[in-house]
Amino acid sequence: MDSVALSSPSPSPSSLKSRFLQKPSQNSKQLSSSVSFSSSSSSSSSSCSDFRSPTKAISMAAASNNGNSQRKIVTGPAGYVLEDVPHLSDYIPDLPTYPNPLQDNPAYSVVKQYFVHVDDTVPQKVVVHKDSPRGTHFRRAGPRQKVYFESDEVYACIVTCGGLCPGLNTVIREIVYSLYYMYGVKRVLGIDGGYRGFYAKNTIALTPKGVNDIHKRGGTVLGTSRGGHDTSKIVDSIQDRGINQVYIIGGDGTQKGASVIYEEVRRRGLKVVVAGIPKTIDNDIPVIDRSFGFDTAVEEAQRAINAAHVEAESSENCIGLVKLMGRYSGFIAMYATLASRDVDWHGGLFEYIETRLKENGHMVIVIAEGAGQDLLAESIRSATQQDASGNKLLQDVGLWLSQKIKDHFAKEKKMPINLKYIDPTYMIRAVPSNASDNVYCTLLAQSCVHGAMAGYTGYTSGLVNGRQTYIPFYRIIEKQHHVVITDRMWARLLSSTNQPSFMNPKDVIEDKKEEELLTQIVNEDKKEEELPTKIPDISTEDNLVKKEIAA
Ligand SMILES: Nc1ncnc2c1ncn2[C@@H]1O[C@H](COP(=O)(O)OP(=O)(O)O)[C@@H](O)[C@H]1O
Ligand SMILES: O=P(O)(O)OC[C@H]1O[C@](O)(COP(=O)(O)O)[C@@H](O)[C@@H]1O
Ligand SMILES: [Mg+2]
Repeated sequence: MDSVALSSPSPSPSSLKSRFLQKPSQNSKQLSSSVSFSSSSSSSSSSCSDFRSPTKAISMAAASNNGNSQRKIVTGPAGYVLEDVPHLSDYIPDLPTYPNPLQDNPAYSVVKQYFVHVDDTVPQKVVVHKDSPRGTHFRRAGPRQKVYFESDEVYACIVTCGGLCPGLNTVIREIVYSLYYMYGVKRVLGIDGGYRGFYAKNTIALTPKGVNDIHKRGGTVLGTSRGGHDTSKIVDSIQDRGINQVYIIGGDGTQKGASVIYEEVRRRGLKVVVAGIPKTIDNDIPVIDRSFGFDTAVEEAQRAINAAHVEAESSENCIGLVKLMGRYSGFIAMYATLASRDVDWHGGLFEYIETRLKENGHMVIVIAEGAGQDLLAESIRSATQQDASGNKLLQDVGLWLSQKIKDHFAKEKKMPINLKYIDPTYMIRAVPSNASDNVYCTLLAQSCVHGAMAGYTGYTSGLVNGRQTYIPFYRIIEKQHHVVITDRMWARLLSSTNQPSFMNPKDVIEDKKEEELLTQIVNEDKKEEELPTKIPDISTEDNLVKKEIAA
């Protein structure tokens, strides 16, 4: 290892430079992925009142909870619903368009049907019944025939916010590369240290040469932060610098911030694209199949579980306890457990631990960091404390549980046990992304750039059922994705680790009720928004290309 850091001071102007000068770590070899994922798009279904209507219509309704933006809902036959993303031409009339420079690029011009068809959309739900409505769709990502920016007109910027996640540097690199080599854009600015960097920090010009090697390192060369989101100062800075494409990489909090920046940009009538790339090690962002870095995090977490297993097996009556990141969502714990299979418990009964120790002499327990927070009354931190972004600070459930288990067996059972507690928290998110995440980051970044050049805005670029899409911000920020302990994936985990469910029928009913309630709220919300306000055809860009095709 070439460096050990005990604490990370807040980035100074020189720290931005030093992050760029840093050499890739010895450990930054590309790892091949050993975990495969099934798609887990969120379950919210759409409601559509007219399954038979053959004509397309957009209904634009005020978003009820998140900002003032207009939602663009396009409906079609058989219950088809497109939750479209905004476009610059929605609020700036008569914008000129230009042929996509990719059509003259020798690498792309030979690719058959390289440009995405205007009507291509991706379904949110792929499992349907014979008579089901076609359901919600998102606009397919990719290059369009017409772009809304000339290459030398573009001044782009990139910012990373929130906690670290493997792959951040790859996404930064690939945005710079896509802009330079696909679209001939030469001016790309890196914002230092998250949102507040727009108005209180240094910036750095990003070039392909400068970012060439950064994907081999963990972290983000741009630095990151929590808090400091001052919308008007951020948009002032965007406006003053003449930036017209803003690429924002971050998690659920960041996407909320991006959404209000988009609203303000639109309110001011600026020709500025605001585009998000979802970053979350917790995998808590809804709609998308998975977030980049999650695969790497699961792989790293699996190493901790393996270590716990080795420790536990080597001593008598030994318990290996691993706490894994993931706030309230619990996905890393679930997938790492499934991947390693060395875990015997996930949820908590002393009787069960005792039985397993008597049968096997050892066991491994994995606990998600957000679990049991309500039980940790006697804690060092007050339960209401928040970080700078407003996220509730979580108490250390791993330490708490370790103590509880030790106390129980020592005091009540008089049974000597060994307990090895492993908390790999920051290790799993500080590593460089593995091979599979690197590929994913590249596709996400390229899709995001294609969308911005095509004039789309107010969107997050994301994978839905294995396809790259543009998802309106409001869908990304309306709720959090979390492990559902009454779904198939949880059942698979229970059978793979041979553990009891520890759920009583009441929990199942309440969990189901919660899911039903969520679906009901989403459906009611949508019904309200689908009240048609007449706009007869889809976006200006689509019309243009349609005319072109017809000609
Ligand atoms: N509701 C919100 N409105 C505007 N900005 C927000 C909101 N929530 C979070 N942010 C900003 O987004 C950034 C990252 O948020 P945070 O929750 O720390 O991480 P993440 O995006 O990874 O979830 C912070 O700068 C924070 O101030
Ligand atoms: O100590 P920090 O940097 O605030 O980060 C801790 C949190 O960051 C995460 O790794 C990611 O959270 P975000 O999505 O908010 O960035 C959480 O799993 C964890 O609770
Ligand atoms: Mg978050």
